[in-house]
Parts: sequence; C-alpha cells; structure tokens
Amino acid sequence: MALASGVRFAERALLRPWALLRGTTLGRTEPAAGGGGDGARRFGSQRVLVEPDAASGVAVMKLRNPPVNALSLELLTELVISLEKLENDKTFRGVILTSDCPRVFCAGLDLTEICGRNPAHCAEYWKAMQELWLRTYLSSLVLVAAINGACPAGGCIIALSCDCRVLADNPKYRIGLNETLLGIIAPFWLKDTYVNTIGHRASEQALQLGSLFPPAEALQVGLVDQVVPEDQVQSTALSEMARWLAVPDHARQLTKNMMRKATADRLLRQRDADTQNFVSFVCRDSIQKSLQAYLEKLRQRKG
Ligand SMILES: CCCCC/C=C\CCCC/C=C/C(=O)SCCNC(=O)CCNC(=O)[C@H](O)C(C)(C)COP(=O)(O)OP(=O)(O)OC[C@H]1O[C@@H](n2cnc3c(N)ncnc32)[C@H](O)[C@@H]1OP(=O)(O)O
Repeated sequence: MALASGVRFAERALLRPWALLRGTTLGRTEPAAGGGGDGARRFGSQRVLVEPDAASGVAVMKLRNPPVNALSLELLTELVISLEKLENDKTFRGVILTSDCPRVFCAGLDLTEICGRNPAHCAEYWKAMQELWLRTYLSSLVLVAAINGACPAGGCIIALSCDCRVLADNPKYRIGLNETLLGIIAPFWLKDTYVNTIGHRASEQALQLGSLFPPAEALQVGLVDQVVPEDQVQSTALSEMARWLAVPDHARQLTKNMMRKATADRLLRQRDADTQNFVSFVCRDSIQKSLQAYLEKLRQRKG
C-alpha cells in the first residue's frame, strides 16, 4: 500500500499505527511454547516476536526479518509499534532486544529501501529510522541488547540506543559504524550517540575508518558492556536486566532522560532538515552508484 507522502511518520504512527503495516499481522497473540498463563503468551508481528513475562515485567523482543534482519520500512514500523505497546503496558519495566536470525543481530539499513527508490520513499524511510532511534534512545523501559550476531551500522545504532549491551564472543560478530566504507556518512545524531558511548577520540577514529570491532575490541573501547560465550548471552542479558531493574523506576528514568535528552532534542529540533539532508545525499547519482556496487558485492560474496 502506498503511503501518502508529506505526513509525518510519527504523527501517522500515533494516530493510525496499523495503517503503516503492509502485509503484517501485528497484534497477533499466541501461546508461547509450553506456556500457560498470560505471562507466557507471546505477541508481536511478522517481523518482531515479543515474548512477555508478566511476572518479571520483562519482555524479550526478537527481530525476525530473515536472512539478516535488514531494517526494512516494515521492520522499523513494527519495532516502533511493539515498543510503544510495551511502554504503554505498565506491567513491563524492561525489554531484551535480540535476534531470531542465526548469526546476525541486524545488518543495518535495508539498502534496497534507499537504492533505486524515489526521494519520497527515501524520506519516508528515513523518518521511520529517526522514529525508531528516538523511541529506543528515550524509552522509559530498561533496554538490554543481547547481541547474538553481526551488528554493523544501523544494527549498532539500535544496540547503542539500549541501556546495556551484551555481545556473544564470536569473532564474526563484529559491531560498529561502517558507513564510510559504503561511501555514506553517519548523521549527526548517530555520531552523538557514538560519542556519548565511547568518547570523542575513539569515535573520531572509528567513524572515519568505518571500524567494525570484534568482541574483545568492542569491550575494550566500551562499545559493549559484556562479552560472553554465545550460549550465555540471554542469561547474562537477564542478569544485567535484574541489576538495572533493582533501581527505582522514577529515579532511573529521570536520570536516563537527563543524560540523553539533549542529544535527542538536537534531532527533534531539526528533524525535517535532517530528512532533507539524507534524501538529497542518498539520491545523488554518485551515492546511488556506490550503494548499488556495495549491494552487488554483498550478493556476489554469497555465491
Ligand atoms: C550529510 C548528510 C547525511 C547523509 C546520511 C547518509 C546516510 C546515512 C547512514 C545511516 C546510518 C546507517 C547506515 C546503514 O545501516 S547502511 C547498511 C550497512 N550494513 C552493512 O554494511 C552490512 C552488510 N551485510 C553484511 O555485512 C552481511 O550480510 C552480514 C550482516 C555480516 C551477514 O552475513 P551473511 O550471514 O554471510 O549474509 P549475506 O552477506 O550472505 O547476506 C544475505 C543476504 O542479505 C543481503 N543483505 C545483507 N545486508 C543487507 C543490507 N544491509 N540491506 C539489504 N540487503 C542486505 C545480501 O545481499 C544477501 O542477499 P541475497 O540473498 O539476495 O544474495
């Protein structure tokens, strides 16, 4: 379904979120395997599986957009709506974000959403990306990223927006912002998030070089908080969650807001200009050629 352009994504998501979903089944509720009561029922959508545990107040949210959890417009939309649903349900205090796809947490922007597309589509897509970042970065919930696979670029943005990151110890699971290697540039709000996490000098180096850090280096630079064997990612994420939930919500939430608001406000003040910048940048012929070549390389690499 084509969406009317010119209407802000956030406004539409708030007014009629379901209308944004193309061919999705968001809101479906089904019993979890072996589950019984309400606390064990899972809900979600085609691309986001939510396993809520009402007793602990923690939900596990799994990205499932195979093969690599590329952030399609649909996945972005479903993530925002699932998060909003949990935020509005006072039963929940924390979310563990993880991947349902083997070996990949999230491959970042779905390049097919910005390659060979018209400016209106690119604008709509970018607004959805901004919306997800704003929602996660300012979420009142505790968000723990259980990173069970490769985590480049947009995947790293999602992880960085969480409060805590646990990475599986596998040399193939690299994390970082590799935009420059694709010939594109991380927007200022992404740069700010990086700086807030690993500091100015480390960000300056990593952003320019497009560094993707293997687990030990990611831990050393402060990009993740824990690196653990792959089969312990989930349990470690739960332990981290318990540590964060031990703090009274109001004090933690106000502190989080104090730490993050200025960074988010910077985007909120210039959201339209940021969208325009993105669109005019990615629609340049030279950038389209780079993206096309990069996608081609990814496809050939497979064969
Ligand atoms: C001044 C103005 C400012 C302007 C701002 C401009 C730009 C803003 C940038 C915004 C910031 C965010 C940027 C991004 O996120 S860009 C995306 C970067 N992502 C990557 O570089 C990751 C690419 N993928 C991989 O490295 C690997 O796929 C992998 C994630 C490590 C997984 O490897 P593997 O399991 O071996 O899978 P394959 O490589 O075989 O891939 C399977 C199929 O998936 C397709 N694929 C992979 N990644 C993407 C993607 N990001 N988008 C779309 N499609 C993707 C791949 O081509 C394979 O497809 P096929 O089955 O058809 O061959």
